[in-house]
Amino acid sequence: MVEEQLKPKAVIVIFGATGDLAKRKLYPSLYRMFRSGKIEDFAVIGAARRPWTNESYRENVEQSVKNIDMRDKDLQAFSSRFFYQPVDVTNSASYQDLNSLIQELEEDFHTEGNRVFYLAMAPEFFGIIAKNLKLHGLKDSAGWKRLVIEKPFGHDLPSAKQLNEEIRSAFDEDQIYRIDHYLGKEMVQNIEVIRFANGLFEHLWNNRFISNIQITSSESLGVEERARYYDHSGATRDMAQNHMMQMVALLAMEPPINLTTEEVRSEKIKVLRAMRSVNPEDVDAYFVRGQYGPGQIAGSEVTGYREETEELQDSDTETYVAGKIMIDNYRWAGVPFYIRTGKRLAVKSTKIVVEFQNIPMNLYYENKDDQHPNLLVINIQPEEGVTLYLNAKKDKVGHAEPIKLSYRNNLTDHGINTPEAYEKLLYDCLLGDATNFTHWDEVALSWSFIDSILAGWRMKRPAFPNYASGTMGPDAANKLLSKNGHHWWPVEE
Ligand SMILES: NC(=O)C1=CN([C@@H]2O[C@H](COP(=O)(O)OP(=O)(O)OC[C@H]3O[C@@H](n4cnc5c(N)ncnc54)[C@H](OP(=O)(O)O)[C@@H]3O)[C@@H](O)[C@H]2O)C=CC1
Ligand SMILES: O=C1O[C@H](COP(=O)(O)O)[C@@H](O)[C@H](O)[C@H]1O
Repeated sequence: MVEEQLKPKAVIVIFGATGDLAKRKLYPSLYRMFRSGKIEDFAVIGAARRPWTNESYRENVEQSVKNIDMRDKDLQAFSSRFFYQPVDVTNSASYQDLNSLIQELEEDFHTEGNRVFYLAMAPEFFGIIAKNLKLHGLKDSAGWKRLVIEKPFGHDLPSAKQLNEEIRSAFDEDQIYRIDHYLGKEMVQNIEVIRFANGLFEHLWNNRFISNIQITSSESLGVEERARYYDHSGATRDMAQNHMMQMVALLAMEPPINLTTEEVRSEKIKVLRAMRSVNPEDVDAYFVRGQYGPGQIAGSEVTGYREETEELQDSDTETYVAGKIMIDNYRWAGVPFYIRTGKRLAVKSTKIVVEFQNIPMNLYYENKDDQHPNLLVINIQPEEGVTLYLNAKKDKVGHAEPIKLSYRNNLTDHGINTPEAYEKLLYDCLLGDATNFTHWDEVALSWSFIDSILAGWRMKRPAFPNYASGTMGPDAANKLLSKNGHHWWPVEE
């Protein structure tokens, strides 16, 4: 049973209702919330240009949730709350029609004037929609108003600033929910809990005991249908500026004084401020970029990035990035945070490996180099869980070997359904909890850090492609670690 105060009421307007994100993520998330009783008094308005009707829209919504275990009765009760409104967001007449429909539904569904505007559209429309929502009075009713914004939030710091100013001219910061879907992942949310709910780790969580921290988010897929977007973005903007930076911040932040949005964000912001800015001339000492060539994934031949479509044939866009991030503060001085992410890599896996320093002398390994450091591995996906690597007695006294203590958080083990990232974030937004959304200051600091890397890379044309599909990236990424006496821990297991 969900408690009454945890059942938010709202009209949810989805701009971009006919698009991929709405279909793949938003409708299934809403359905699961509905099924679990988290939302009861709600209506959804789908807005886009296509001349759909309520009926055709509902069919599409039903189709998009068909893989979720369902009862027909529920499905109809769910889809009957969906209404379609043809809208061209660049045409101001659209907003008046939309407002009339919202007001009508507010009466019928008792949503108390609460409204979520979800912008599941290309970023060039974010500013214009926000402006028109204000101009045409869609923010004026009683009840709360929230604006959910998809990524990418800008292309660099200046464009992000401009976008932010446009949005802020219509919405207050506390009404803006900038989505970073990694912040909705169960094990990303668990980083904080593992750190701050266990005396075991927090005392060791600093440069006296940790040697380095590695964050890998590898994908085996290529760019698929998103080549046009991706080629203007690249791995650094697409993954590092947002998801990877957020994970670094969660791993490195100080314990907040409480779990409110303001306190958690404020600690993350301090980490982002302490990240050592990379001088563009020195970029090669800190960051490595790559682009995939042809290769094999799961036994099948796949093409290189430049052969994916005709428009990519001369592309210098990076599909891989690895970097060493130094956090110049009291806790972390001297400890590299290594990040890497890329497409068409050997496996789909997101993992964090915390490598502890070795003890100065180990009696149980004949060869010092065989000594296995203690590792804390946070498995974010596809497995969810935590593994701690310890050394324990081998067959005979005087010998040790690494053993694993594993905790698996996966749904199958518990017979429960871990909500998907989008479901959690959408629910948080409906409840008014912005903790797992990014504040403008975080976005700005991340861009400022990333812009210097990109500026360094612009000075020199890359020799692409430089890694074969199905590998774990260019060799230079291994050298980035080996020059510090480190190596990437495998993410395949
Ligand atoms: N798809 C994904 O997996 C992810 C997407 N995102 C982000 O989500 C956003 C949406 O992406 P995605 O769903 O893939 O994009 P799509 O191209 O699939 O959808 C775009 C939507 O915008 C609508 N649209 C375009 N122009 C107008 C207009 N002038 N007025 C009204 N509606 C318009 C389209 O509908 P119509 O043609 O009917 O007007 C369509 O519904 C982007 O910001 C993207 O970066 C982020 C992470 C992952
Ligand atoms: O934001 C993005 O994330 C996905 C990877 O997300 P995951 O949850 O599957 O790890 C990535 O494929 C996409 O390019 C990027 O825009």
